[in-house]
Amino acid sequence: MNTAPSISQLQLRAFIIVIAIFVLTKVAYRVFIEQPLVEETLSLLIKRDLEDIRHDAQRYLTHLEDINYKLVQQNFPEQAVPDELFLALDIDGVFFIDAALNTVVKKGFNHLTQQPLQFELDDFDRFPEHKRLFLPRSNGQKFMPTSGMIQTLYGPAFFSSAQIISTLKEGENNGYIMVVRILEQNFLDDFAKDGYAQLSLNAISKSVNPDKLKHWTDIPVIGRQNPVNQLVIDDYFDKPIAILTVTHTTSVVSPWFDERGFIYVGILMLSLLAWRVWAIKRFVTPIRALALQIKAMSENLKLEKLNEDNKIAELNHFAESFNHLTTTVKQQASKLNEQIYLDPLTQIANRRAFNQHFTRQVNLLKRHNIGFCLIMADVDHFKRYNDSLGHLAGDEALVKVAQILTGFFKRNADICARYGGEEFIMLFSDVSIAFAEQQMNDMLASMHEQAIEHPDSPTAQYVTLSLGACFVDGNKVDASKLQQEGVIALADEALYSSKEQGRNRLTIKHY
Ligand SMILES: Nc1nc2c(ncn2[C@@H]2O[C@H](COP(=O)(O)OP(=O)(O)OP(=O)(O)O)[C@@H](O)[C@H]2O)c(=O)[nH]1
Repeated sequence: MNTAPSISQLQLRAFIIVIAIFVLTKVAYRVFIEQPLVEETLSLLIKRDLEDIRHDAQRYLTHLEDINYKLVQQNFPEQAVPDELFLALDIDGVFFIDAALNTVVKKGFNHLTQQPLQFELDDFDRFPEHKRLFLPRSNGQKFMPTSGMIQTLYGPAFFSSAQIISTLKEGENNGYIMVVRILEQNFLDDFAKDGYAQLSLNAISKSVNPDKLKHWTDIPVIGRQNPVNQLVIDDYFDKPIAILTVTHTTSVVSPWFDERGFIYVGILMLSLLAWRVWAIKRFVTPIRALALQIKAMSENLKLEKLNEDNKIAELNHFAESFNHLTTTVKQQASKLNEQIYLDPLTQIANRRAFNQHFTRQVNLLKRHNIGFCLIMADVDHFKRYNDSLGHLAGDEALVKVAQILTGFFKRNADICARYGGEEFIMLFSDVSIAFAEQQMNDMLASMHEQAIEHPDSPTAQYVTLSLGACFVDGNKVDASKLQQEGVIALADEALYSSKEQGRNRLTIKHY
């Protein structure tokens, strides 16, 4: 069975290979060229983003400290704290604690939702360590404010506290003031407004291991799209309280497949389609044409030359070889044809050739009243010849007889054939009986002249023939009733008669 792929299958394979190469090239380009370049750029951008966030946080703490000083300067908290103050300063809580750490004034008010809040940061019985949130930092600088992050009932919050003294720099300690700002999403958005990243805050859970936070460079190269980094937010006591997720929005890696990709693939598809159309026109059509030509030859039983003027060299080689083959086949067929109608021993026409010729002659008679004379010849005492001189000599004698007899038949319309064994059959077309009789006499005379020695013949010292003929007069015979077998039977009868009368003679009968 032929398992070779067709041109369509080859094209499909080529198509798959092209697509695979395209995809591999894209992946290789992304992994080995684009990604390292992008990564280098992004590391710089991420570093800058994180720096900005740190810087903004620091700035905000300073801002809260400023608020503290302002409140101290306004002799806060002698008066009650109005809601407007929260709205005006964008803060959510205020505490005033006296020098003995007793809460004098405390108020929580969500400046966004304008709902009251209940902070417990001053519940020193439950959280004794919270006292440190109010006390000034013990680095020797008395007025250094305390600030940082703290967990509240409402989530992580910025806080800042300061000591209240009569004059700002020295004097009696009148207590402490603290402002609080909750880190709600709005605040984070505000916070990130001037930066290059989006921020989101999530409560820390026990299952989160701060050492295993998501860092963009930890993600496998193929999966990296938006660079994401996570930071742990520690409170003032260095206890992790939240996870800040930083998404670096301005530094997004281009997607794997964008409009450009569609355009490339479109162009690739169109090129493959164009190539297919071209390939069919260039290769498939001429091959099909040759195949059809060969098929037609086979159906019509007629060999023709294939076109040797194709645009493909290989096809021309194929056509040349095929044409060479057809020439050989034609020659062989012609030889075979000759052999079919040739007697192998004598190399004259055989019985089959004679029968065909005879049929044509009878048709001529029927159509045009052209008569003929059919003659049968038989070598006399040939068995004795073989027996006395051997079979090979018999063969040679038959060849000589055939040569003598064919010498009388020069026209295409006439024929001399070996009928079988030592018998010959002949036909003269469109001749008179006198001519035919003369020819037959000449044949017997030629045999005498040639004198093929036959020592054992009772008839003569040489090989003799007995002849019997059937003469068909084209003008007298009823052609429509003529039977070929009848003509041969009459000639055979005439031959028998010649034999009976002593051989080496001729007898003619009329049809
Ligand atoms: N050498 C040779 N002998 C052949 C060939 N074909 C037929 N013969 C021989 O021809 C002989 C014909 O013998 P018969 O039919 O008895 O006729 P005959 O001996 O010629 O006797 P008559 O015809 O009565 O004169 C046979 O012995 C055949 O073997 C052949 O091709 N070569």
